[in-house]
Amino acid sequence: MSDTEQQDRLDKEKQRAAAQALRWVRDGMLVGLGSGSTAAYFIQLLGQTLRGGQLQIQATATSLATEALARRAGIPLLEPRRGLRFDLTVDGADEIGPRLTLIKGGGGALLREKVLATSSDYLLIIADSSKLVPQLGQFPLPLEVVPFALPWVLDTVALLGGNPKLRLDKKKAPQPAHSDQGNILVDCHFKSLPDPNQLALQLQDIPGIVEHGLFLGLASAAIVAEGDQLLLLRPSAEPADAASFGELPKEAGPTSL
Ligand SMILES: O=C[C@H](O)[C@H](O)[C@H](O)COP(=O)(O)O
Repeated sequence: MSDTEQQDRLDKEKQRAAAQALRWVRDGMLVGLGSGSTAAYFIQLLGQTLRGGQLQIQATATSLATEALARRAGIPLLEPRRGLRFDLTVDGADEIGPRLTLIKGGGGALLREKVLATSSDYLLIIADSSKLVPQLGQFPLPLEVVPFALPWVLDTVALLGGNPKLRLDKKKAPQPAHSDQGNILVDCHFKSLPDPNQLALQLQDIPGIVEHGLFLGLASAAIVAEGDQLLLLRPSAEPADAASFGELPKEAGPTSL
């Protein structure tokens, strides 16, 4: 299979996972909108559904790019405010490991994504089949770092074996890439992460790291498209056929606000 054919196949899988996620959205929900190409398919489909008048929701975006996309799609947006909780957040992932441990932040949106993930009653991950891995760590782990602290963060992460590299701005290379908050993005090449919980604790202890891309114990479920098959993954269950799991489980129903 050529690279283009492979890319087309993965794009179709992203679209199928995104379309399935639409079935989780209920009228009146407050929805967190993830970032990245898979979340973008979901946002476009959600916009179409809202325009069709089938349901009404309000949403908050996890990045400036997602905010712009949501506006174009006609999705009503809420600014952050105290007391705001989301019934559902739908987001992509860079790696999905055992028990729905995740690496996120390949697009640099890890901080806002984690804020919404932890402010949501239900985090639904949507992904193509390339994201499923037996162990996290092949994908470089993103960090968002306060610019002043950068040299010391790089030294400390190198001691942990992270082989940290500054992410470069795609449009202004060799300038470093900045997050939506104006912080620096660093990618850590651990290669494998046998104990993500331990690493998360170590990273949280380093002054200047605003956030890391390990999402542990946050995802409620993941829809992964693999060819024609849709898998529904839960933190403690074997993969199941997602076609029969379109309903939002009762235990994760909408919050009364
Ligand atoms: O910062 C970006 C996010 O964590 C994305 O959800 C992640 O990179 C997956 O993106 P994509 O759906 O484009 O593979």
